Order: sequence, then structure tokens, then C-alpha cells
Amino acid sequence: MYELIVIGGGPGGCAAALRAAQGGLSVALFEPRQVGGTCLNRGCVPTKALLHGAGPGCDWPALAAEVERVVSTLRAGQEKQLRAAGVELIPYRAVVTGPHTVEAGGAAYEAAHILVAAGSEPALPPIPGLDTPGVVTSDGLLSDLRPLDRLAIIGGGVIGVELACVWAAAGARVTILEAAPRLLPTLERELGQSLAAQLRQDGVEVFTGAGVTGVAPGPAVAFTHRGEAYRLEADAVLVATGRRPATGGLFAGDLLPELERGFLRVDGQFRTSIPSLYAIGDAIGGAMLAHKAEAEGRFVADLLLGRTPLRGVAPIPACVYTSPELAQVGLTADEARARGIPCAAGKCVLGGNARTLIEGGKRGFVKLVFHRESRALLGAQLCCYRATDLISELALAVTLELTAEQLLRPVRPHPTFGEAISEAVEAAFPLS
Ligand SMILES: Cc1cc2nc3c(=O)[nH]c(=O)nc-3n(C[C@H](O)[C@H](O)[C@H](O)COP(=O)(O)OP(=O)(O)OC[C@H]3O[C@@H](n4cnc5c(N)ncnc54)[C@H](O)[C@@H]3O)c2cc1C
Ligand SMILES: NC(=O)c1ccc[n+]([C@@H]2O[C@H](COP(=O)([O-])OP(=O)(O)OC[C@H]3O[C@@H](n4cnc5c(N)ncnc54)[C@H](O)[C@@H]3O)[C@@H](O)[C@H]2O)c1
Repeated sequence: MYELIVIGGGPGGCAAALRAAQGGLSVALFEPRQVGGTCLNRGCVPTKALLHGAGPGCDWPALAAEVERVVSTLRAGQEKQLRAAGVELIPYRAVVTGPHTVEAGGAAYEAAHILVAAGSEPALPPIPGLDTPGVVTSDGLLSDLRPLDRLAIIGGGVIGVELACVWAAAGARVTILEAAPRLLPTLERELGQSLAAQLRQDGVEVFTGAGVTGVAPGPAVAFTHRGEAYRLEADAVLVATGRRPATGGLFAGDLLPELERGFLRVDGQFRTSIPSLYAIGDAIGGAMLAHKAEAEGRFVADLLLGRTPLRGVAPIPACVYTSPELAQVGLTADEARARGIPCAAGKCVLGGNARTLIEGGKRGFVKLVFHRESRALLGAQLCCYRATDLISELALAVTLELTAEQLLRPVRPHPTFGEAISEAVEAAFPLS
């Protein structure tokens, strides 16, 4: 009998298992694939290593070896840390058979609490021909790293644009087919629009409002755009149209917690409709991000340890590691207005930022959204170099509800990208 069984060794499950074990609970972690989950093995880490390493004349075998070195180093470290904390790693797929019981590898296990952190898997849209040879999801593309002359991408979301940048940097002709009117439709409007302009300048073809009608052998993608029909031949077709929860077959018999579109429904403390069963990460939906899963895992571990959870409910920053990078946290001006919140927005365009010009001068901006009366920071949207690092300062400010005056108190060093934050605050509340 364990105090906690964790199902899934991704960032959510590992964070929960580690913290619970460090706090003194007996913990078993079930993971039939590799520790690290999607993030470490098929997601965040390999894609960022590729974005860092891909370039003209790319040596693909060397790049693939470097990606594997990074991933396996991190995985070994993570496994060591879990074992050192006393987590029992069980390499089988688990099925929940009761409120306190799990079956895996032909054996039964029992625990006071069960945490489902089973993550997600690629979701395929109902487009005819997706079983054509050469059509892959991110899992397939990342497991067979090789040069491509022509890459067609269905879906201009986060996976689509990041992997477009990898193969475009290595010299491939990349085409993105996005159904929505802009790239990255879940992010603030100008972020997707600016990225599309930059990608086009870098030679990537971008069709927004595209209607993909099918994939034929070749592979060749048939699509419509502004009333015209097109046929696009490629060496590979990446389908990156979102992910779905990996909750299929997770529960046995009559035991089924409440689901919503396949995602486990949880309350504010990540409890499912079965009191001893918690769920976190991609399996519960919302932002499908590693740091969200990890924060939620720590939150549940703290709850079970009887501690007040520190993290897990703060606004979750979203980052896109393209060039330039994009990042956002909290509310956009449109979202604030739609909620009837009086807001003041300030924007600093980086054309006059010294560090931006020194490092190559790609288009960029920092936008900040404040409550007009309290002057508390509500949200931030960044399109610039190092946006994915700069956003942490702004996530802190949104979380702590810092005001414009408080944001202006620190002296920011020169020449840095961070100077744009001071300028954007001043633009929101001009002196006259
Ligand atoms: C290409 C790509 C790039 C990404 N880049 C980023 C990024 O840069 N930043 C970011 O924040 N997020 C990124 N993500 C998203 C991120 O990977 C996920 O949000 C994150 O991994 C979710 O963590 P999780 O712990 O909920 O689930 P997962 O990481 O999916 O882990 C779930 C684990 O559960 C295991 N499992 C499933 N069912 C069972 C079962 N029945 N029994 C036992 N084990 C089971 C699976 O094998 C898996 O290892 C990316 C995703 C992809 C696909
Ligand atoms: N940097 C990061 O944090 C990062 C990187 C990669 C992935 N992720 C996570 O992984 C998840 C999955 O990424 P994703 O890019 O697959 O999903 P996504 O939801 O970000 O984007 C999917 C895109 O596909 C489009 N689409 C859907 N059906 C289509 C169709 N039939 N034809 C053309 N376009 C279509 C959607 O409009 C959307 O823009 C995301 O939720 C994201 O949070 C995060």
C-alpha cells in the first residue's frame, strides 16, 4: 500500500512524485515509456535543441546525436533524482481499477491517493488520406530526423511554427496551411500576424484561412485558399492540429470519473469526481504546457503533504521559441475589454532598442496591459529576442499584481531587451 500512486512520468507526474517523496510519502510512479514524458522525449526539449542547432548546411546525423545527448542526459538526471528521493519507478502501463487500486504488468497495487498525469497524444483531424506514407505527426518527424527539401505543415499552431523554423533554417521549402485567419490563433492577435510576416520574409510560405481537403500519395496536399484550389507536393507532411488527452483505456469496468471532451474534469484542487483520484497536466486540458503540468503536480503533492501549495494557480505564461521569440502572460487588451475591465495598454516597438539593433534588428514589440484605475499589470505580450526569458519578470508582476509605479522602480541595465519594459509602462501612462 502506497500513500501515492502516480500514473505517467511526464513533467506533471515526475514533479508530483518527487515532491511527495521528498516530503516523506511512499510513492510509486508508473511509466511504460521513458521518464520525462512528451516534454523531454518528444516535445519541449528535442524541439528546442533542434531550433538551437539547425542551420544552413545542417549536419543532420550530428544534430540528431546532439539532441539525443541532451535528452538522455536530462532523462538520466531525472531518473536518478526520483530514485534518490525514494520513488519506486514501475515500467508498466497502469489501469485504474478502483478508487484506490491500479493494475499494471499483471500485478495489483493499492494507494491512499492516485494521481493521473497521463498527458496527451497527437489529435488527427478528419482529413482524408492522413494514412498516406510520408504523413507524420510531431512524434514521427522527431523520431526520424533528416533533411527534407519540401515540408508541408497542416496547422499553424505552436508545433507547426516551431518545426517550420527548424526545417526552414536548414534550407527546406516549408509551407504552413492554417485553417484559422491567422497563425497561433490562441495567442494575442499581433503575435501571430508579426510571426507570419517574419516567416514569409525568411522564405516560409504561409496560407492562413486554408481549407485542407485531402492528402494524396506523393504525398501531396490538396487545399483551397481564397476560393482557389491548390495541390502542394512535399517530401513530408506534418499534421500539427492539436493534441487530445491520453485517457483512453485508463479506467477499468464501471469506474469512470467525469470527463469533458475526453479530458478529466477536476475542481480547484485537481480532484476528479472520485475523491481519492487527482488529475493534472495535459490530461485535464487548459494550456497544454510542461510548466503548467509541473506546477499542478507540485500543487497536488503539497496538498497531500498538508502544506499550503505555493504554485499551480498563478497565470501560466505561454512561449513560442521561433525567431523572434513570442511570449504572453495574463490578459490581452481584447480579453480585458471583453470582460468589461477598464484597461490602459502601452506598447514599445523595438526599432529603437539598442540591443535589438546590435543583435540583428528583427521586428518586435513589448505590449503591457494595465488596469486603468488600480494601474496593476494584467497581462503582457512580447515579440522579440529573449521574449521567453523576459516573460518571467512580467509573470511575476502579473502574479503579484504589481502596479505601473512598482514596475518602474527598478533601474533596468543598458543595453538590454528589458529596457523595453520600462518604455512600455511609460507608454501606457504617458505624462501628458
Ligand atoms: C512537439 C512538442 C513540443 C512542445 N514544446 C513545449 C514547450 O516548449 N514548452 C512547453 O511548456 N510545452 C511544450 N509542449 C507540451 C508539453 O510537452 C506538455 O504540455 C507536457 O509534456 C505535459 O506534461 P504531462 O506530464 O501532463 O504529460 P506528458 O508529458 O504527456 O506525460 C504523460 C506520460 O504518461 C504516460 N502514460 C500515459 N498513459 C499511461 C498509463 N496508462 N500508465 C502509465 N503511464 C502512462 C505516457 O507514456 C507519458 O510518458 C510540447 C509538446 C509537443 C508535442
Ligand atoms: N513552445 C511551446 O510551449 C509549445 C511548443 C509546441 C507544442 N506546445 C503545446 O502542444 C500543444 C499542441 O500543439 P499544436 O501546435 O498541435 O496545437 P495548437 O492548438 O497550438 O495548434 C493547432 C493549429 O492547427 C489548426 N488546425 C486545426 N485543424 C486544422 C485543419 N484541419 N487544417 C489546418 N489547420 C488546422 C488550428 O487552428 C491551430 O492553429 C499545444 O497546446 C501547445 O500548448 C507548446
